[in-house]
Amino acid sequence: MNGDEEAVNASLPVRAEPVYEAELVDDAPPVPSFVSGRLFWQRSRFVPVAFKSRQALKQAVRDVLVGLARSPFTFAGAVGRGLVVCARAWRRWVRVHDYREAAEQAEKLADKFVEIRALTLFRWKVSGAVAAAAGVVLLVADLVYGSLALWIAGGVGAVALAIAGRRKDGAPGRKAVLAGPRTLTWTMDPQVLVDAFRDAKLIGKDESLRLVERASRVGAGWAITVDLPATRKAADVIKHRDALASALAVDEVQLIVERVRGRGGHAGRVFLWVADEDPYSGPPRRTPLLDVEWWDAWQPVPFGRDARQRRIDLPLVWTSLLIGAIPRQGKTMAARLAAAGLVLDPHTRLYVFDGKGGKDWKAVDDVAHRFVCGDELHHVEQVRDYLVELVAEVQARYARMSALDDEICPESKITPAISRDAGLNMPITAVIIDEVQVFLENPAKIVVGGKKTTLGEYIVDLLAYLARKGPAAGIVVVLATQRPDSQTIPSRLRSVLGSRFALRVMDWRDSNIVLGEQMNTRGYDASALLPRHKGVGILRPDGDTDAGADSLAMTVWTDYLANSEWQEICARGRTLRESARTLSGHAAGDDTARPIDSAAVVKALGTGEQAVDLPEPLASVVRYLGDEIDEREFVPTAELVEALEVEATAFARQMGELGCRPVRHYVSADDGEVKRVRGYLVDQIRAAVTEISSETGPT
Ligand SMILES: Nc1ncnc2c1ncn2[C@@H]1O[C@H](COP(=O)(O)OP(=O)(O)OP(=O)(O)O)[C@@H](O)[C@H]1O
Repeated sequence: MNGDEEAVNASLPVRAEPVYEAELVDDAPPVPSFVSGRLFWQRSRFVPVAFKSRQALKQAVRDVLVGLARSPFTFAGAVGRGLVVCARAWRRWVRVHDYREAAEQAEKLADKFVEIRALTLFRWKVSGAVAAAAGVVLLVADLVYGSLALWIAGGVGAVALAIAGRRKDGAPGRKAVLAGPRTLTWTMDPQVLVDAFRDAKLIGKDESLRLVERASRVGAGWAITVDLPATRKAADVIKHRDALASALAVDEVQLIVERVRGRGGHAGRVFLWVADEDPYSGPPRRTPLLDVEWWDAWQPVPFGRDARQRRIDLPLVWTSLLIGAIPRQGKTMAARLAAAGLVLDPHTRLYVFDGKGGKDWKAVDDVAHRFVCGDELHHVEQVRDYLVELVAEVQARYARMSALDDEICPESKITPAISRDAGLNMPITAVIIDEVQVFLENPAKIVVGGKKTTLGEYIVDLLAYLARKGPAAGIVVVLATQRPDSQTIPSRLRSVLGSRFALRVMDWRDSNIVLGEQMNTRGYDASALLPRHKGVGILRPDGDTDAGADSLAMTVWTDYLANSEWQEICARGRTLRESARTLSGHAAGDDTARPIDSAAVVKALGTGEQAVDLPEPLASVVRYLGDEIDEREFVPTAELVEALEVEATAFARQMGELGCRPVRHYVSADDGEVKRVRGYLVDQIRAAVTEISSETGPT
């Protein structure tokens, strides 16, 4: 994934050693005296931060000038507030508010009524007398000294009111610690950051941070790199990003926390970037694909930008992509961006299936080898037939690749040269399915290889095969769904989809379904994205690709591709295919599926291992555990009760009846503390599943 070079360079950490406690890292050798004088000046606690660098001074002068220009308005506002404050205070006083309230609380208001009334009358009289006296004094002063006296009195009164109405600490809320360029607080002392980390409980009271890189402007925000104390992990800062955002008094969308990896990085080094404002507001950006004649599908496809405006490209070959979101968040847009790169490569073959049946994908009609648009039974059957065709194609490709000599095909994997060789007929082939749940949930009963199943289940098996075995043979699977739940996208399909992109979803469970188990506890929860952030999602690139090597996940705002632009790209894709003579299938007017050896396909899928109908709540537990059923040793009861939303006692009884008895087990909590909690041994859950399966057999 290629970032914007300039931004990347600006964010690279500087040398790390030696590092001094709570000071800027500076590993320069002994310096001449005039330089060390400057260093002393910069480090001295007695010199205001604004005088420590030219940049700071310039900013401070700019802030003072802005403050002066605004002062008449600030003063008028303060006088207005002062008037309100004084009027309220006088009203409370004249009505004997405090006494009245105390009497009310003691339920003695009736007893004290006469007394309160007398006091109120007295205070009204005092008020009247003071007002009259003030009036007389002003009149006399006017007569003796002229209107100047009135001006002076008015001025003093206004200043007094402005003081009463000034904004007091805390009234406008906490101020951002690393704030935008117009405030003076940006010239912060490193101690402010240390305090924020302490407040967020990311470091202890006696621990400190080491600043590897001084705070500097990067894009529209402030960047800083810090080293945590040796006992702390950068991953925990990412996990508790919202606590740090609160301590820094900024919205969490404005705070980007990344680990610094590779050379110059380590598990305790954190890069922070605080945006001046919501980085996902403003007009969307058009995709650079509109400016290119064609695209090489082997290159990562331009997908969007991160908060720091760095380009994020998405590798598609040798991986697959799952996109999940609630409706209207930009799923189709994301899928179309991925597709656009492939459309613009004339040596790519496209299978496009749209379960929504609208206009979104209509334009691809002109380039797709197979195209199905709709959610009727015959559409679903067509999708099944084309997927069966592809599974057979994958098998045939493996057979053909093993027959190729080592020079052309060194490791039973497709190469750019193989994919573009018309004679070998193994182009990169993308299966793009929007609203995939329409096909995966189809309940029509069918028999495959002598076993009863549903059309939806069969399509799951076909897609799981393609996502598992297809990438090395040049198959790219892109699935988009508005129902990212474990029933719709079963774990056997999910677990083989390499890259994930989650736009806003309903809750953390759905987010984990798209991004992977436990991703919310690692600080990546797509349910926390804002509804107004259309096209913004969390991208978890395939760990096997370059893009996934450095970061686990990142927030990306996808590029924008209007319908007319999408049509333009598809039209260009057709022209490119016509000149390369690669137009085929549907786009060339041929929709007939190739004859397939369905027995070989069934064998490849291994449909003999069909799932059995497990009784509840075991079925839900197995669904919840997903692939973790093979990885985890123990699952706490509390976790299951919360995730499955069941009643604890009934759940324990039903699990007991199915042969799963709770035990006490040691687990380490998020804060590292080891606790003994009740729960189930996953071994026992697996044993119960095996036993029930052997009793009932596949359905
Ligand atoms: N990157 C983006 N920047 C700005 N707006 C976007 C972006 N992506 C999508 N949108 C807007 O979000 C809205 C929904 O987009 P889209 O149709 O792709 O969503 P969807 O999730 O596929 O919706 P549905 O579930 O109805 O199919 C559209 O109005 C689109 O203009």
